[in-house]
Amino acid sequence: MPMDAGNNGKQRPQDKFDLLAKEQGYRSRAAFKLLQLDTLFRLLPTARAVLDLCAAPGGWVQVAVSRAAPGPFVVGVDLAPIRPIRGALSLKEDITASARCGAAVRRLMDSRGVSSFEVVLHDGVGRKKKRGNPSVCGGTSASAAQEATTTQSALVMDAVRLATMFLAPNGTFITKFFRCKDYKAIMFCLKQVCFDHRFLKCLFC
Ligand SMILES: C[S@@+](CC[C@H](N)C(=O)[O-])C[C@H]1O[C@@H](n2cnc3c(N)ncnc32)[C@H](O)[C@@H]1O
Repeated sequence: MPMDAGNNGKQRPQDKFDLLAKEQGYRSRAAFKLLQLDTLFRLLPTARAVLDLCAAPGGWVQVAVSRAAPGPFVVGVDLAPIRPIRGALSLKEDITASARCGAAVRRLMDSRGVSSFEVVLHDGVGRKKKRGNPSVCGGTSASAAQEATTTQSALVMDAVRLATMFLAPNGTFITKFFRCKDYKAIMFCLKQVCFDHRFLKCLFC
C-alpha cells in the first residue's frame, strides 16, 4: 500500500487511496493504513479506549470509532484542530510537550473514569518550523532529509513517551515512520519498550 510521500510543500498526485477515502467518507487516505493493520491483527475490536497521537484531520480516529469495542473512548490529539467526529474527543496539543499534553489527556480520562488505553496510535509527520510544511525523511536536499529525519525520530520518541504513560498492560502501540538513517535506532528503542510484548513489524510500501 502506498504511504504518504514526503512532499516538502509540493502537491502529491492523488492516488487510489485518496479517491477511496473520498468515496468512503474518510478524512484522509491514511485511514486505509489503519484499516489494513486492523484487518491483519484485529487490534481495535477489543479496545475500549484508543488514543490517537497526531490525529488530524482524523482518518484514524474515524476508523478507531468504527472498529473499537461498542461505546469506545477515543481521543485524538493534534497541533491542528480536529473537526468534531461523532463518538470521539479531541485535544489541540503538542505531543512534544509531553507533560502538558499528558496532563490534558489525563484530565479527559479522569472525566470519563478511564484509567488506560488499550491502543495508542501515532501517525505524526514532523513540521518544519519556518514554513509549517509537513516533512518526512527523503527530502530533496541532504540537509532537508537530515532535518526531517531528526524531526521524525524525535516525534516517534515523544509518542513512545506518551504511550508508556497511558498504555494498558498488554496494550498495543502503533507508530508510523519512514525508513531513514535512524531506522535501526528507533526499532531498537521500540523493542526495548516492548520487551515483554509481541513485537510486530509491518512494512507497507
Ligand atoms: C499524517 S498526518 C496524520 C493523519 C491522521 N493519522 C489521519 O488519519 O487523518 C500527521 C499529523 O501530525 C501532526 N503533528 C505533527 N507534529 C505534531 C506535534 N508535535 N504534536 C501534535 N501533532 C503533530 C500534524 O499536525 C498532522 O496533522
